[in-house]
Amino acid sequence: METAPTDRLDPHVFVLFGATGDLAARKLFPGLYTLAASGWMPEDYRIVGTGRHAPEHGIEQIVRDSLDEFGDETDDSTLSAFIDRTRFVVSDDENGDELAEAVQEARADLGDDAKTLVYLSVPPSAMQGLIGMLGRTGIAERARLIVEKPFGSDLESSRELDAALKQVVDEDQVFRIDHFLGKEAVQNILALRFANGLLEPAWNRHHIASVQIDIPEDLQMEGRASFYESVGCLRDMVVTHLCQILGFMAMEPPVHLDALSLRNEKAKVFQAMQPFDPSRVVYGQYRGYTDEEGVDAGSDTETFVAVEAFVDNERWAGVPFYLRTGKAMAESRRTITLTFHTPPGRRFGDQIDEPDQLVLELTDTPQVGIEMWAKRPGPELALSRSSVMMEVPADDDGSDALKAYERLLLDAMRGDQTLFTRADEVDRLWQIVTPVLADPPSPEQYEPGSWGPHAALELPRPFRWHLGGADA
Ligand SMILES: NC(=O)C1=CN([C@@H]2O[C@H](COP(=O)(O)OP(=O)(O)OC[C@H]3O[C@@H](n4cnc5c(N)ncnc54)[C@H](OP(=O)(O)O)[C@@H]3O)[C@@H](O)[C@H]2O)C=CC1
Ligand SMILES: O=C1O[C@H](COP(=O)(O)O)[C@@H](O)[C@H](O)[C@H]1O
Repeated sequence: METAPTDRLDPHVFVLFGATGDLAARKLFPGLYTLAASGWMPEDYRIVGTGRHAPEHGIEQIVRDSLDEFGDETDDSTLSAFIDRTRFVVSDDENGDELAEAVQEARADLGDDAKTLVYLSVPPSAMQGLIGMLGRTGIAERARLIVEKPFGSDLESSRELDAALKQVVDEDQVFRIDHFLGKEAVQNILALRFANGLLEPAWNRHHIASVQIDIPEDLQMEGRASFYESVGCLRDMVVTHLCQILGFMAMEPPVHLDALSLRNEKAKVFQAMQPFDPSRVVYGQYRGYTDEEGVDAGSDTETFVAVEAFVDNERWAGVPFYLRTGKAMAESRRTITLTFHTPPGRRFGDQIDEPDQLVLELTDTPQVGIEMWAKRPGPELALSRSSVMMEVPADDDGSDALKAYERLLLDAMRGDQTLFTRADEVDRLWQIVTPVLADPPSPEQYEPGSWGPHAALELPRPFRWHLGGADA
């Protein structure tokens, strides 16, 4: 990251829908504050929080609570300047006049160069109505719109949402956010693959037998159960974050690392992906999920998904991609494992009982590991399993890295869509999951703290999940 912002951004009015919600508290207020505190915000800005219900104790309390609970340390003068620039206005999809006035006032305060960045941090069901209101009131005019995931809840509703967006803005004003793309470790996939001569020659079906993208989470609902009930794990995580990571793993080298080239290559991967086969998808629900507040006793919402995917192109034909994610699992990890073919011949007899693996840990400081065979010291040519794990970059403490939402908020202010998803990608991903939405497997129960249902452990046979030890 550059150390000091040299090209200051134009003044910005942030219009934050869902300002009283969970995401705003966890990520958006802390993210905006960090950008302000580290000098990445424009010289001047205003934040207009909005929603159907004014916060009981005012927006200042929302901001303070958010930073206390989820932010880094704050500095009194920066915080009071941040709060002074923040206000709340009630609005809904029918009534946006007061909000439009507040945005106009803020823009007038900031001068002719002022830009408007609207963040729609609301459930999918609320999006379309609010977009219509933004169009009618003129707020959307020349504004950029950050749209939270999931984009719709199936192919039809995502197309409707896209049509509603296109009625009020152009594609270059739309920033569909998938915060995993803002993570350093996910962007590091591009660096590993395309900045090194070492890995890319082996990055194909001739050398790689299978790929796993495994994102177990140990957390449960944390007060989000009623939202989760309407979404489920496939929509919340698979069609979004896991598929986006698959896109980075599977894409051809882009000519440039800009929005057009990168998103073109990612879109081609999704075009080549086969629709998921419901018989190769496992749904799970952790025992106790139906006791969560806001969950129906008979709910069959999946809190776990494992799926086998194929990318039918020159590079990947026949290589299974196993995706797995779920709540209340044994650990929280973000691990990608590439399993290599075992060399032919039996020169080492039965000693080679596991293939070589390249393991990418998408931790805040990314790690790359190799598990392979080496000679066991001694008089025989016997093998022993060796592994090495390195942090990348090894000598960087990561202190000037931006967190995912900070990075993406900054990119949106700069108008850079590289790490945001495009309408055609989203459309294709909904096509890919449609067979599963039409014919969903019934969720098998699994114990909290486990690696998911038994059928999911079996899914990758003859391979095994890299995570999960003996269970896998
Ligand atoms: N929370 C998280 O960790 C993450 C969330 N997201 C996404 O962010 C978006 C917001 O999620 P989150 O903050 O968790 O949700 P919450 O339920 O906590 O908050 C939703 C917010 O939207 C407002 N809202 C506006 N219209 C509606 C409506 N019709 N129905 C319900 N709420 C409405 C609510 O305020 P009011 O009732 O006053 O209108 C509330 O502030 C979702 O799209 C989610 O997928 C993405 C990644 C992570
Ligand atoms: O978008 C979401 O992501 C989080 C996981 O993100 P992380 O950055 O905290 O790893 C997930 O827990 C949540 O259900 C989902 O909506």
